[in-house]
Amino acid sequence: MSGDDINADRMLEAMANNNQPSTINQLNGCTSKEELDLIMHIRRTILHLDEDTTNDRSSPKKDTISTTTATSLSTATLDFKIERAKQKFAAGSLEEAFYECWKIPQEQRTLEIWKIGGECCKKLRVFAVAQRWFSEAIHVCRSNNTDLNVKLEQARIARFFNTYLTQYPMIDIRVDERGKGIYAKRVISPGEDIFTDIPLVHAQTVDTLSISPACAICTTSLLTPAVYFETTWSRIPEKLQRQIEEYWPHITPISCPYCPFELYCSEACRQQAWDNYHKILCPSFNPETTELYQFCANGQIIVRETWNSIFSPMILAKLIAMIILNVVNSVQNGTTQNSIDLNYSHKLQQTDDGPLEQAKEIFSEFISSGDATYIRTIPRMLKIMKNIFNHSSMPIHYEINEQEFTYRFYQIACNAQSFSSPTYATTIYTRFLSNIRQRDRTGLYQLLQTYLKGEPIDQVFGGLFPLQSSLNHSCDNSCEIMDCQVTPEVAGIKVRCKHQLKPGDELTINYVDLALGRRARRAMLKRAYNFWCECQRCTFEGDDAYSCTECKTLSPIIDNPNPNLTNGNIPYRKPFPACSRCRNAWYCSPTCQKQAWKQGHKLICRDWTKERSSSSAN
Ligand SMILES: C[S@@+](CC[C@H](N)C(=O)[O-])C[C@H]1O[C@@H](n2cnc3c(N)ncnc32)[C@H](O)[C@@H]1O
Repeated sequence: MSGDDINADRMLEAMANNNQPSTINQLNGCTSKEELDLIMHIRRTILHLDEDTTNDRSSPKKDTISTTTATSLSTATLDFKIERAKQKFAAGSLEEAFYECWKIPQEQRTLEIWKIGGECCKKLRVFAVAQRWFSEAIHVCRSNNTDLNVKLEQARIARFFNTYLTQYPMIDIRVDERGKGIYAKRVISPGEDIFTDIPLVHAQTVDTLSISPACAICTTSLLTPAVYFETTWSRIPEKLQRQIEEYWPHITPISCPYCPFELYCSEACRQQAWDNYHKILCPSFNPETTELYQFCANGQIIVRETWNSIFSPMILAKLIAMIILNVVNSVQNGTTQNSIDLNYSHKLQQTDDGPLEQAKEIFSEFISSGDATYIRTIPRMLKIMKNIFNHSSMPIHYEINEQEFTYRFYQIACNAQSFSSPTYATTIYTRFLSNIRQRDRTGLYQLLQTYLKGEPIDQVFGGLFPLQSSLNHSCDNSCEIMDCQVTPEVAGIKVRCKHQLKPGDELTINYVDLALGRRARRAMLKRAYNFWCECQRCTFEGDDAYSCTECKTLSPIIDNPNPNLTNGNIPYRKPFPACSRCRNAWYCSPTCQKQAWKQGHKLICRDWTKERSSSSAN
C-alpha cells in the first residue's frame, strides 16, 4: 500500500469515527457518516478483492483513494470512468460500481452516475446515501423526471421503514397517488396479527382526561375509588370507604412534583415524561403552558369539535417539545437527559439549523393534508402554541407561525390513531367487583348498591404510530386495529387481518364508521382527512334512492306527498327500490341491479350495520 493510501485510510477511519464536517468536504461531497461507512466498507471489500487480481488495471492499489480529491478529470478519463462504473453496475458488482461513481469528482458526476450510485446504495441497503444520490440526480436532471422521483421516494421510505420491513417481512410499503400504503408480500389469513406499533408521541383525549385518569406515558388506567364515585365519595361513610379501598386494585398515581397536571403510574414513567417533553411543558417552568393544560382538562366545549376526539392539542405541544429536547440532547450530548432542573447553561447555537432539521426528521413521514384556511377559525390554539414556544426561555428557537402550526395540525389530524393500554378503567372496576365477590364476607356488595354508578368510561389516547399511519382507508377494510400491550411497559396497537390477503393486496383500515351511508362517509373523510373516497365499496354503492346507482338515471318526479311541508324549488321524486341486503344501493330496474351485481356490487354487499365499526375509526 502506498503512503497516499495509508494517509487516505487514516483520514477515512478518523472521519468515520468523528464525522467532522470540515474534513468531509475534502472527500468529494461525501456528506454523512453513513456514506463514509459505506465507502469504508467498499474500500475494504475492494482491497480484499485486489489481493487476488494484482494485474487488474482497475485495482484500487493503483487507483488509490487519494485520487478522490476534487481535481477535475479530463474528458477522456471521465468517459473511461463512467464506462467502467456502468460495466461494474451491469455486472452486478455493486460495491465496486459505487466506488467508481464516488471517485468521480462531485461536479463532474453526470445524471447517469448519480443514478447508478443511488441504485448501488439502494441495493446495498444504505438508504440514506441512496436518497442523497437520487436527489442529486434530480438536481442534475432539472426537468421533472417521474422515474427519478419514484426512486427517491422509494429510497426515502426504505430508509425510514427499513427496520420495520426487516422485522415484518410479510409487508411492503409502496407509494401511489394517495401517498404511502402497506401491501401484503405473502398470503395473510383472517385473524393473523400482522404487526404491532408503538406511538412516537401521544396524549389522552380531552373528553376522557378528567373522567378517566390514566398514566400519561404507559396509558394504564389510574382510576381510583374517589374518581369513580365522584361527588358521592364524600357522602360514603368512612368505614365503607376503607372497605372499598381494600378491594379496589392497588393504584397509587404519582404526579409531577412541580405541577398537578400530569399523572403517572410509576417513577419510571414520570422520569420518561420529564425527559421526553414535560421539562419543556411543565407550567412551573413555562407558565404559558398552564392555559393549554387547563384547556385540555376542561374539555373546552366551545372548540370541542376540533379537539375532543383522538386529537388533543397536547399531542401537538408534546411533538414540538420532543423535537426541541432532541436537539438539546444531541447538541449537549445527553447531559440534560436525566437532570430535573432546567439549567440550559448556554443557549444553543441559533445559527446552525442542522440539529433542528435532523430532529424534525423523526416526524417527517407523517403526511399533512388539509384546508389551510380552517386554521384561521381556531386562532386561540395558535396563540397558545406561539406563547408556549416563541419564548425567550426556550433552549432553542423553534418558530411557531401559522404555516408551521397548520402543517403540524394536519399531520396529527390525518394520522392520529386512538388506543390505550388494555388495563382500562373498566378492567379496574371489574377487578374490584370480582375481588368483592370472591373475598367479601360482610355483604359489602349489597351495601354498595346505592353508590355504584355502573361501568366507568375508559381512558382513550391518540397517538402517532410510524408504521400504522401508513395504512390507507377503505370502507371495506381488510385489517383492523386493536389495543395491545406491546411490551410489559409500553402500550400500543396491533394490526390484525380481517379478510384474506394475497401477495400485492393492500392492507387497509376504516377511518370512519362503516355503518354510515356513502354520502356521510365521504363527507367525513373529506373533512377530517382531505380525500374523496373511491374505494370498491364507494364505487358500488349509491348516495340515495333518487338516482339509479348503476345507470345514474334520476327517479321520476312526483307531486309533493305532504303539501303541508315545502321543499323549496327542489322537485319531489319517487324513491327507487333499495338492494334488500345492504340497503346501500338503489336501482331503476332489475336489469340495472343484475348488471351492478356482476360489475362488483356482490363483492361489497352485506349488512354493514353488523360490522364492528369502531375498532379502527381513527
Ligand atoms: C393515515 S394517512 C395514510 C397513509 C398516507 N397515504 C401516507 O402517505 O402517509 C391518511 C392520509 O392518507 C391519504 N389516504 C388514506 N386513505 C385514502 C384513500 N382511500 N384514498 C385517498 N387518499 C387516502 C389521505 O391523504 C389521508 O389524509
